[in-house]
Amino acid sequence: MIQLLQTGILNESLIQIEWEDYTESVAAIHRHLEGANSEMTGWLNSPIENNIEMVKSIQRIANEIKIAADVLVVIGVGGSFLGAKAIQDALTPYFGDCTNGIEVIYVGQNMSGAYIRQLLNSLEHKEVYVNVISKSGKTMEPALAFRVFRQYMEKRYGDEAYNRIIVTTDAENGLLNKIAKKTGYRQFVIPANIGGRYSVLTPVGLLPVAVAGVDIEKLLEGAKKAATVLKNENLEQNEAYRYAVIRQALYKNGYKIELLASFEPCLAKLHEWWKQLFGESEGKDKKGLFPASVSYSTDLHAIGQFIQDGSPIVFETLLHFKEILFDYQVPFDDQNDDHLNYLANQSFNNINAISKQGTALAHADGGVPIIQLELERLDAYHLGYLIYFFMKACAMSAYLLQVNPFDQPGVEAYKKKMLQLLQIDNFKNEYGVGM
Ligand SMILES: O=P(O)(O)OC[C@H]1O[C@](O)(CO)[C@@H](O)[C@@H]1O
Repeated sequence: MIQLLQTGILNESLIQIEWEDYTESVAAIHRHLEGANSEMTGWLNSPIENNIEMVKSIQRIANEIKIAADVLVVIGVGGSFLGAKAIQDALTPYFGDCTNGIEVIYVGQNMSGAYIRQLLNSLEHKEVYVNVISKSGKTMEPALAFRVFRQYMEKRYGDEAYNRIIVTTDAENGLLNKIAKKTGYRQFVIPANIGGRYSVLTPVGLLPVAVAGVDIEKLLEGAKKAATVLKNENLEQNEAYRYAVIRQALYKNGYKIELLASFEPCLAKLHEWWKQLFGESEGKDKKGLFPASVSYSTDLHAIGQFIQDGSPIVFETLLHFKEILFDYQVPFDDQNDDHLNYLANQSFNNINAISKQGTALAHADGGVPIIQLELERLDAYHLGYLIYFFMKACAMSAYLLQVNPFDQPGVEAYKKKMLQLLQIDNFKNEYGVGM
């Protein structure tokens, strides 16, 4: 389970959080979120609902892919990409093959011709399956990538291609749904009441990570635990709501940037998922914290100077997992000409944890408000818990800011301009502005 170290921020003297001022609004928002009329909140209870059939069919297809293919190419962007990649990176080895899974590669998150070209080249001697993921079915980046990969699969596998392409999309709407129905591709459903950035614990995230070798039952078990524990309107007892309130209090006190910082490089993509979650949910009506991230200790030697000593607009959320599966000990060296024998036989993970404490103390001294989130272990269970924790905190935080956590009107502006430049007005009129 997550532990929000300290009740508020590490350096409490920096701001006074008036918890009682938030008690009622938090409870009211909680009741709205959990109420029957709340929209786009299918993710709230889905971990509790135990959708055993869905999990089994994901595992069945994942096993088929692991046997028949060397690589799964996943096509998707934003919420249809970041969560899966975040979980995969966090829970599979840095180097070498994962014993329980196969290679999972992502495409359709950019429009780089070089990326597509090189990816196709790399597939030459590998057996391939494709999982195309798009809720709307009309986002330009994945739609273009799917056009390429559909043709590639048909050319390479002929009639068998239709069996090697799995579609994850809305059950009723969208072009991708239409194509899947027409062609007979096997299909997983993204529930209509779950938006992209809240969809990682649906087939959107679960199929790719199951193929990569992640234990999705454990992931969902962690999320279920969070869904149960965090179903509490009492601000004193709900860590997700406490985190949301601290963020809002800091925002009101002029801290406009939240830096999520962690100490394992494999968590870098989790930062990206978190940025979309909070950025798309809160950045509206000229309001909202700007979500940014750093990977320590790497970034302490780069942007660390600014954090310690630059404009006082940043607060830091330190994310720490106490136990990491693998570790290594600093070797003793007879020569000791590098003068490091004082660290001999110490574990790297322990030194890393001490660097986290040092960072917290130094940045706190520098006047940077510090929130600390701590979890027992970096594994599927705790990651599932953390993901749910962030989604629940995000919904609460956005409502405290009085914006809708579940829409993203601003994203459409870029799409409209691009369409004008690409001069595809006819298409736009026919299918809407999503493309
Ligand atoms: O799954 P889709 O519909 O392709 O959307 C992908 C992403 O694109 C966005 O709509 C932003 O363009 C995100 O909100 C969403 O997660």
